[in-house]
Amino acid sequence: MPPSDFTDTNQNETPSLKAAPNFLTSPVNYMSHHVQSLLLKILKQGPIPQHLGFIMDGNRRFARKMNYKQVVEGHFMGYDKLQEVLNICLHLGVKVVTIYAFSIENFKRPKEEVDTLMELAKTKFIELCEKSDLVNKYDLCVRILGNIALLPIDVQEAAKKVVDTTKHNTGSILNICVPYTSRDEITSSIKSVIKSVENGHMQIRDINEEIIEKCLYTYGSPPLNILIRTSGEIRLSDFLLWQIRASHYINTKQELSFYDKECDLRDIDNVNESIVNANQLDNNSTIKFLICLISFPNPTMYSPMK
Ligand SMILES: CC(C)=CCC/C(C)=C/CC/C(C)=C/COP(=O)(O)OP(=O)(O)O
Repeated sequence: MPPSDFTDTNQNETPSLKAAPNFLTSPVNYMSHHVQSLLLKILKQGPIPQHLGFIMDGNRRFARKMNYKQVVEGHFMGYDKLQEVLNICLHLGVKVVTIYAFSIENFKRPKEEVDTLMELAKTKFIELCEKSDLVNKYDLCVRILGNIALLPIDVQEAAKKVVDTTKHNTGSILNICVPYTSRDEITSSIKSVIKSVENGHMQIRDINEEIIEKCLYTYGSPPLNILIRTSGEIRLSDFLLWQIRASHYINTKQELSFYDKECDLRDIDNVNESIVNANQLDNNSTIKFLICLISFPNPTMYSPMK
């Protein structure tokens, strides 16, 4: 197994290697683990964002491009990649990671895909409760943000279980947004505020941005520093619209454009170029560099569409 600072939850295998043989069979992959370790050491010297948001996109396009039998396989690979990315973020000292796992709009997708995603969510919630290296290693507190009542009952129960099991953990926080949209979050916040007024706990004149923010699902997390979207799309897709006020927005495809030739032929010269750039890191480039880094060994988060 190639040496790496970032072993996945299963110590005995490298899921990314197994999952994407077409991309990761060459000696470049072996090198990539060395390079990744080196880059992480460099990154650790620089400013580390407190709160990162991820819009995980491009899973189905990736599955189609790879000619997988079913598009949902792209989602499975997406989850594997997510674990790797989380490992890297938490290792670097990022305090909160918020991921867009399922939009309320996603319920309009074909039933079979929705059912598979719900089953995946349930399985992963239970895994996070029971045998998660990620939770143990980083004393991770998992929060489920969104309109939980829209989830099937068994998924709601699994969500509640993972929240209850990890709620006293004081390390980092993982916010999993499922099923979520910003408009729904803001609507729910406004309803809570109105309820407080109706109950006589507050006057209309007391309502301000701070009060509305206190009723958002993300309350308690530090300001969002960076929102990252994979796959090349630049839309926000109704994610963290309130919270993004002062954030940087990163589109991984743009940041990784130097990989655009052929994903499976990422040559090491390009990586060297990145290391050189890392010598002149400022806040912003550290962050962009982080994105390049985390997308490096496994293509799922960076779905290589043209
Ligand atoms: C713990 C937990 C809840 C995990 C969630 C698992 C997971 C990988 C969710 C992502 C689902 C999703 C709608 C991705 C977007 O890609 P897309 O389907 O929109 O891809 P496309 O843009 O290529 O169509």
